[in-house]
Amino acid sequence: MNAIVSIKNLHKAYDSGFVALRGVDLDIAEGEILALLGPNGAGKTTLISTVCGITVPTAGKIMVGGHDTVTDYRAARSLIGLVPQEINLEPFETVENTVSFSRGLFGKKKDPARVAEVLKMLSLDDKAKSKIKELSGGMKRRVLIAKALAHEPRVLFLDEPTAGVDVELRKDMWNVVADLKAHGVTIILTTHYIEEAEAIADRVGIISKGEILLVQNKDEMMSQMGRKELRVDLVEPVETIPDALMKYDLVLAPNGRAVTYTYDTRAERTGIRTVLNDLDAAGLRMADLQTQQSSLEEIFTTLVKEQSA
Ligand SMILES: Nc1ncnc2c1ncn2[C@@H]1O[C@H](COP(=O)(O)OP(=O)(O)OP(=O)(O)O)[C@@H](O)[C@H]1O
Repeated sequence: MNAIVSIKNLHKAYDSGFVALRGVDLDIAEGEILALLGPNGAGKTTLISTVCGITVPTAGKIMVGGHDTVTDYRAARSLIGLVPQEINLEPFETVENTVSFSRGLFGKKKDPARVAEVLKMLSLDDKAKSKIKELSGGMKRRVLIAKALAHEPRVLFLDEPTAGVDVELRKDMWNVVADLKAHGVTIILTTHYIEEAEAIADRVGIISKGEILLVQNKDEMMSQMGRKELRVDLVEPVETIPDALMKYDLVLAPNGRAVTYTYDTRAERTGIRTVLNDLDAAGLRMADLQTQQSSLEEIFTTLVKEQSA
């Protein structure tokens, strides 16, 4: 992998003694969208803050574009754009100046053409002269992204970009992220909305209690880790599941017209054949069959539960 960010054995203990990261290893490929998924307090923000040099690691090493984030901080940081969770904009400033000012913070020369390009990328070009206070919440979030992109970073960290926003705005933000990827930006976003990771990520990392439990291509994760459901529609409804079928933990539909069998796609034997044979032997005639892949949500819940057990 051509890693633009490489994190090795990262530990973080806060002054309180609380250990927020416990040996995180993570490589982020140039051009990908990686979603870090984890429950509250998992360590997502700590991980981002450490990569961005806001939090000092207790142990471990982080390289960004070949620069060490501790010993070569300025070079590493200049390659990173960070979009924080909270909106912290100057209400009376114009959009254009806000973005231009951020560029200056990184010691970059004024470049109105670059600022205009970033605003266009985020569909803010017609708001360039507007004051921040005149913008909607969704537009302000876009300005935060524009600010983070002003100094031409190669990697963009988005910390919970859609926390507390409505469904429409969330989808809008997903489109923005897809557009940024198309412009060659590497994106790492944290979220605890599983459907967000499912919708936009190339890879998903699951983090819990300061540890990365799994990082994998999203589609592979869903097909390999998942459970599947087999739904059998019955010709005649039944009131209860026959005793002979109890061992399969079948779920009967409320109208008695279908039973559902859940199986592990990773198991050596799925049990499908014997379930179907036994349904037949019990006199349940099948009208139709369908299978359905379980969601990332179920995979996530299972992994986090296994870790706590
Ligand atoms: N400055 C600090 N001092 C002590 N503990 C801290 C500090 N900052 C964070 N923590 C603790 O570290 C743990 C990880 O916090 P972090 O903010 O990284 O989690 P998160 O995964 O981003 O959570 P959320 O989804 O709620 O934003 C939490 O238990 C938190 O209380």
